[in-house]
Amino acid sequence: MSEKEKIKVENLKFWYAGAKEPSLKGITMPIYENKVTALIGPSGCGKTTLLRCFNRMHDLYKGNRYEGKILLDNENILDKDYDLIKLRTKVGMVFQKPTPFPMSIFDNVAYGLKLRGIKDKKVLEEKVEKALKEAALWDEVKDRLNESANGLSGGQQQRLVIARALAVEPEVLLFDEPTSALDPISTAKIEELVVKLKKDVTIIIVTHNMQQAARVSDYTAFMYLGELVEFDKTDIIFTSPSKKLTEEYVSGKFG
Ligand SMILES: Nc1ncnc2c1ncn2[C@@H]1O[C@H](COP(=O)(O)OP(=O)(O)OP(=O)(O)O)[C@@H](O)[C@H]1O
Repeated sequence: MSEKEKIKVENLKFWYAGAKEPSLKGITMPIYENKVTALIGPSGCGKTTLLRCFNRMHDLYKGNRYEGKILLDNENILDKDYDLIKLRTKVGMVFQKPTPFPMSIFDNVAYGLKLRGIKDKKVLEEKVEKALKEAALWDEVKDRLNESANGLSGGQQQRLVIARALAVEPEVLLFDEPTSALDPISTAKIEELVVKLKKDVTIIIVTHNMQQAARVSDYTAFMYLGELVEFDKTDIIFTSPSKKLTEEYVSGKFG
């Protein structure tokens, strides 16, 4: 495979605070640059746990513990010295339920920019417009930027959250089941967006929906009980996987 590895996961283990058994039991896999990688597997297999390692979200809770390495641009983000502000700038995240802040559409997108010290009104306006365009929301909101984000539909709110993440120009975007709370039309728009965004960012997406994984991803990692069973190009995982367990899962024999 000739793609560039944006991230290398090396023998990653992860324990939730107080747990004897690790929830991730030694994961090794690449994440290729400007590709979409889907994490699939039955409930409880560790998809979300793995996704949250990529921005060290687990650090928010005391006692959680990692072992192994996650190399992002060849630097181990699990190193105690790795700058978390730098990490959160490079790696953005979009959650299952849209999480707009209780403020205007404009301010939602400008939020991270202001936090990073950008004050110039014109610069903010330009960057907000660019992010909303990238998130395919601009045309729907350009005349109501000062209205509350709570007035948007669920699908629009999810695209707003994506615009907010894009505004600070991340290199990696993590999506945790981004369409599970959305109707089919909004889902299709988000899927289209994910595919389009990979030209600028590297994307990792957790999904329960296997058709979605097949539609949007270039690579798929199938996980089971905290282990990575198989990682390959998505069409191989779905048509001719090398492990029987993968074949059984993607053909719906268990789940
Ligand atoms: N906050 C937590 N504290 C302790 N254990 C947890 C916590 N969150 C998840 N786990 C455990 O870690 C394992 C992996 O869970 P995780 O949520 O990552 O799975 P998942 O594949 O994302 O599942 P789902 O598809 O249901 O969201 C499970 O055994 C789960 O019980």
